[in-house]
Order: sequence, then C-alpha cells, then structure tokens
Amino acid sequence: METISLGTDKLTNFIDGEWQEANETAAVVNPATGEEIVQVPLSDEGAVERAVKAAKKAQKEWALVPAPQRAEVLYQVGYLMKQRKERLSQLLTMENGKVLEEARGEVQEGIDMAFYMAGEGRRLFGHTTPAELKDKFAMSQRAPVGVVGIITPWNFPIAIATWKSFPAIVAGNAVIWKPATETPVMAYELAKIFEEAGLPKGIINVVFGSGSVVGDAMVHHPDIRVISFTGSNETGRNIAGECGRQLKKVSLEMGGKNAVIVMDDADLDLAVDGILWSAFGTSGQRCTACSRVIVHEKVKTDLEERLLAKMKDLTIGNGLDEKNKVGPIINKAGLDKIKQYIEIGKNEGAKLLAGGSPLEDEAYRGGHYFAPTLFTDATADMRISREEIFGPVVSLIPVNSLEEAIEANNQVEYGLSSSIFTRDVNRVFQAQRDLDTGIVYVNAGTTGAEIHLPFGGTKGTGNGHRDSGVQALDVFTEWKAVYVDYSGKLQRAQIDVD
Ligand SMILES: NC(=O)C1=CN([C@@H]2O[C@H](COP(=O)(O)OP(=O)(O)OC[C@H]3O[C@@H](n4cnc5c(N)ncnc54)[C@H](OP(=O)(O)O)[C@@H]3O)[C@@H](O)[C@H]2O)C=CC1
Ligand SMILES: O=C(O)CCC(=O)C(=O)O
Repeated sequence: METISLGTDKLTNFIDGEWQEANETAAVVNPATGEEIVQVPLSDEGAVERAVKAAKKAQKEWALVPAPQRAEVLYQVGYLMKQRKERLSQLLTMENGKVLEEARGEVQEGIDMAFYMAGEGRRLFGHTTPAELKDKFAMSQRAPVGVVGIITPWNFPIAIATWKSFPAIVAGNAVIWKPATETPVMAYELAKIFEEAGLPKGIINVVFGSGSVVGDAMVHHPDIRVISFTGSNETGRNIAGECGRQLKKVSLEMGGKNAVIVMDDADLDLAVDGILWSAFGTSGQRCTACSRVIVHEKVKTDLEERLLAKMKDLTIGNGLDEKNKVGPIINKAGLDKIKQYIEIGKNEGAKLLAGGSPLEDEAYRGGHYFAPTLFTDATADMRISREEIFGPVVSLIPVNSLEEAIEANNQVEYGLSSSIFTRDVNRVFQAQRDLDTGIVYVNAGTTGAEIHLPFGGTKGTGNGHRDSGVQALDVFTEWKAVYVDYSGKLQRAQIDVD
C-alpha cells in the first residue's frame, strides 16, 4: 500500500481561522513502529486566551445565522470527510495504531455524525404547549450556550470529537477543542476540513497541548461555559470538581468495565465472535471494550475451548497491514498498566489460559504490542473484574443463573455497556431491564454504538449526560421558556382564580 503523506512535519494550532505556531513542540510517535510522525504544539495558556477571545466574538454572529444555514457547513464537512475517508483512515491508523478496518469504521462514524447533526439544523425541536391564560402563547426552545470546550482522548481521535463538536456547532456555539497530545493528526485534518467547508473563523479553534496546561486553562476559563470530556475517571472527576465550583456545565464519559453474559442456551459460536471483536478489537482500548465474560457454568468449558481456538487466528501487528486483526497499545504507559494487571490477576487466583505478556520479537520492534489474554475462574470481586485495564485482557467469571449474572454485571463502579447472548426472549427482556448500563446489546458484543442513539453510561461512567444522539444537544444548549401574551392587557398568571 502506498503510504499517505501528512504533508507537514509540524502541526499548528487553528485559532480564529489562522494557523498559529507554538514555541514548544513534542514528537508524535506511531505506536506500531516507534517512528516519529510529526511534531505537535505544546501550547500555553495564552493560546487558550486567544482562542476564547476569537470564539466569543464569532459566536455572537453564528448564533444569529439560521440553523439550516449553519447545517449547510456540516453537510459540506461530511462530503469532504467522505472524499478523504481513505486518507483520514490511514493517518488515524498511523497515529493511534488501530487496524485499518477499524480506522475506516471510526472515520465513517464521523461522516455519519456530520449528516445526522446537519439534519438537526432543520429540527432542533422545542415544544409548544397550552398557556394557562386566554390569548397567551407558550413555548420552549433551545438556545446556544456560547463558547464550549471539548477535551478528547486518543482512543477515538476523530469520532468522539465529531460527537461533541458537530452538535455544538449546529446549535450555534463556538468551540475550543483540545485533542489528546498522543493523537493530534485527526484534529489537524478535521480543522482543515472545517476551514475548507466555509465555517466562519473563530467557530472552531483547535488548541494543541497537554491536559495539565491547555486542558486545565480551559476548565478554569470563566468564558468557557461547558466542558465536554471523554477520558479517564480520575481526570474527569477533577474536571467535574472544578466545574462544580464555577457552576459550569460539564459532561463526562469516563470508561467502563463491560461484560458479555453468555447463558446456557446461547449460540456459542456467535458469542465467541462477539467476545473476540469487543475484547480484542482496538486492542481492548475502547471504553466499551468487553473485559469480563460472565458465563453460565454449564457452558463454561465449551466456551473456553472455542475462544482459545479462535484466539489463535488473531494476527497481531501494524494496523496498516490489512492481514492484521489486532494492533499495538498506544504507548509504554498503557503497556505497563496491562502488565501490572496480569500480575494482579495471577495473584488474585484467576487462571491464565492464554497470552499474558508483551510481544517483543523482532517483528514487533519499536512498537508496543500485547498478546490477547484470557483469564478464567475469576470472581466478580477481583480487581481484574472491577478495574479498567484498557488492553486486550478478558476474564471469565462463572455463574449459575441469569440473576447471578446480572448481579455480577452490576456490582462494578462503571455502567457503560453490557451484552447478553441467549435465545430466550424472556431472559432478553429481563436483562435489558435489569442491566445497569447506558447501553445494552442482545446477541452482539459490547462495542459498535450507532451515532443517532445516546452514548454514555450510569454510575462511575459519567454524570448523566450523553454524547451522540439528539441527547447530545442537551449538553450544548440551554432551554428557554417563552410566553407571548397577545391579550393587550396585563394578565396575571399564578394567582388563585377561585
Ligand atoms: N473513556 C475513554 O474512552 C477513555 C478512557 N481512558 C482511560 O484513562 C486511562 C489513562 O489514559 P489518559 O490518556 O492518560 O487519560 P486522560 O483522562 O488523562 O486524558 C484524556 C484527555 O484529557 C486531557 N487531560 C489530562 N489531564 C487533564 C487536566 N488536568 N485537565 C484537562 N484535561 C486533561 C488529556 O490531555 P493530554 O493527554 O494531551 O495530556 C486528554 O486530552 C486509560 O488507560 C484508560 O483507562 C483513556 C482514554 C479514553
Ligand atoms: O465501541 C463503541 O461503541 C464506541 C467506543 C468508543 O467510542 C470509545 O471507546 O470511546
């Protein structure tokens, strides 16, 4: 395959419609090879200040542009992304490591989101409702919040940014976007697309730099009225604390400890496919990744054998080579974290059936690779069954009933995604009611969310908000109640008329 060229060896911020350099930069490295791809700016607080100033000014005008016209820009963004899908996908694989097939899927999510949210330009529905008094009209409508901040992670460098920025823009806001320093290329490419699509300057501002400097400055800035964040639980909690002090709206998506439940009547081959795809796809570095399989005792041994047989077919390596099904881990810190959890699992008494170590042969030189790993005989209270590992590690937890399975699923701190494999319609309905997660799959793995449904979860996964779907608009709009009295006299509501 011909390698795509990024066309620059140094990225620049995109502020007020201009490409601006920063004094300091850092190397962005391909996790599959260790080779440098590009230099990324390490901006300071001053860049955030400039971006906010530009955004405030631009947003005032943008809010007055009719929403269907705002949407036209998003349609154009969607067309440009579609034209560049292969380029974006290859660059995404280079910066993040995920295999090309998955990179194409992620870029497609962004394209779908562009067209879906552009459609919102002709909806953005409010409500009309009867008023209490004669000759009076009442309605509620959405209003933009103003300047909003989005902070995105490295594991979905383009899709998550589209889930947040597209609804913000169509609703009439201006955006300051801080992408993860690990994966800035998608942000740079998307900023170029916004510019070419004709988005007025200042409506999207991309400020590269570390979370502790740029992210922190955004969270503290009084003129950024919303922070929408996806990333670790620890960072999310700290952001929420500061936003709480400022009464700033904050939307958090902070991962999961997702389980596939396999009942004794399940189609086991289907379950194996669902588990493989959601546990080892993206090397397990999805917030929706399956990292627990809660299996009925009666089919445990059978499932183990089938899983082990299929795991042998997982080819691991550089995601640009289409034969590979599992790519690298994002960086050394990620790899070290996985290694620690393998030791934790062994010490807790779980039985290691496959994998368990990094891949360090010549073929993997320069990259960070970890063998797909299967533990069995884990219990629901072990740390490997409760804590987010963010790697290709899955643990089987045996149970004896659906009730026990649901209880095991629900006893973790997180509540993002869950799945059940069964042929029994009664069990399906009981499970979808009782599984305490924001997303439930039946006879499918735990990953693969569609952009027109709400994405997010319960408990430690978030704070009640959702990305994607029409629900994302709630993050980026205020509700305004409007009363129009056309009686020509002062009518007093809320008085006792008896
Ligand atoms: N829910 C999910 O999808 C994700 C979950 N995770 C979990 O988090 C673990 C650690 O990954 P990591 O990348 O360090 O996650 P972080 O939560 O640190 O990073 C997510 C984003 O937040 C930014 N950030 C970091 N610190 C701050 C801060 N103080 N204020 C504002 N923004 C900040 C980061 O910037 P920068 O990195 O540039 O410094 C990045 O853009 C993973 O192993 C995984 O368990 C990670 C990614 C996604
Ligand atoms: O797999 C999915 O459904 C989406 C995953 C995702 O966006 C994430 O892991 O952050």
